[in-house]
Amino acid sequence: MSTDTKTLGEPVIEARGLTKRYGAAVAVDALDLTIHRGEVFGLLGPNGAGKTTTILLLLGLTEPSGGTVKVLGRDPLREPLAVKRRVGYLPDAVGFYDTMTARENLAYTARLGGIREADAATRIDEALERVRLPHVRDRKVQTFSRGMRQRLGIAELLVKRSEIAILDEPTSGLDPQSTQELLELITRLARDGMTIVLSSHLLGMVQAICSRVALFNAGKAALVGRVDELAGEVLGGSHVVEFEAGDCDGLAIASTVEGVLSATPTGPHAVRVDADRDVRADLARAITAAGGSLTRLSMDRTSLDEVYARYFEQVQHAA
Ligand SMILES: Nc1ncnc2c1ncn2[C@@H]1O[C@H](COP(=O)(O)OP(=O)(O)OP(=O)(O)O)[C@@H](O)[C@H]1O
Repeated sequence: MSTDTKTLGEPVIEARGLTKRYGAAVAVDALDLTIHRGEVFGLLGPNGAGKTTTILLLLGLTEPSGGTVKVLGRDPLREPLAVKRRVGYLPDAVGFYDTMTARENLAYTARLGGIREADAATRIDEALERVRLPHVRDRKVQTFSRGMRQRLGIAELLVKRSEIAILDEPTSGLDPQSTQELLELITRLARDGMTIVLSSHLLGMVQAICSRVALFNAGKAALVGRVDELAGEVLGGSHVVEFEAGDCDGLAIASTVEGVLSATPTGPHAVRVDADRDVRADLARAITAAGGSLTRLSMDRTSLDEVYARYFEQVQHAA
């Protein structure tokens, strides 16, 4: 895949030939994956593709059957404490002590993490402020909604100052507003330098916040890269441009522009163009040079939904 790795931060997660077998079944199959500091990285794929098992391997919660994994340069199975101290995990249902308050739960996390009490108090207040739960800091967690629990889970990562956050289906069961709030929070964490790895089936959400994704199929990361790169690989062209132009043969002009893979009429003066780059400026120039009058020019972002659906169609046809 052609992501320019020079623009990415240092590698913080490196899996090489990582394999997990359950009896004869292979859950993760010789996985090679590198995730860099500051990325929001999405793990996608159908049920049973190996995402959760990969997460468990990254966290040292299950033993690999083969291969290696390094998280922040360490082996999570051999050095679990060193890794846990710097890596936070948010499962789809975060476990808290229900009869303890939000603040008590976070204080407990802080104690486990060896954070001094005076520092902990400040960090807890800041974290609760950040996830917008300061008003319920002294309420028992059993009274919290699912969205509030997820936000408290994020507060826990902030208290621990996790360098990497691994989130398994973080928005499952959340209403649209809570989902939006959580996504904004995750985006802000990434902006502040936290590396985020998340698994999700919500492709629109993944596309909105992830810098790169891995599309899992049968235990392998079948495709890895930015969504536009995956689109290039799976759909042929990664950019879809639509334009309307009068006083010229838009279809013929579009076909002369470098990077245009196909041009299809979609109306009397409207043309849809599939291209392997953003051809809008060149298209506009070519139309104007031919004496045409451009009345509309827009680019659709390729949807991850489309890439995902087409990829698995191709896999099925090949089988
Ligand atoms: N503890 C286990 N014992 C036996 N098989 C397991 C175990 N855990 C996972 N598997 C199998 O490993 C494969 C990968 O499962 P995994 O949970 O990693 O997939 P996933 O991509 O996370 O799926 P989902 O989207 O449903 O969460 C599946 O075939 C699953 O049945």
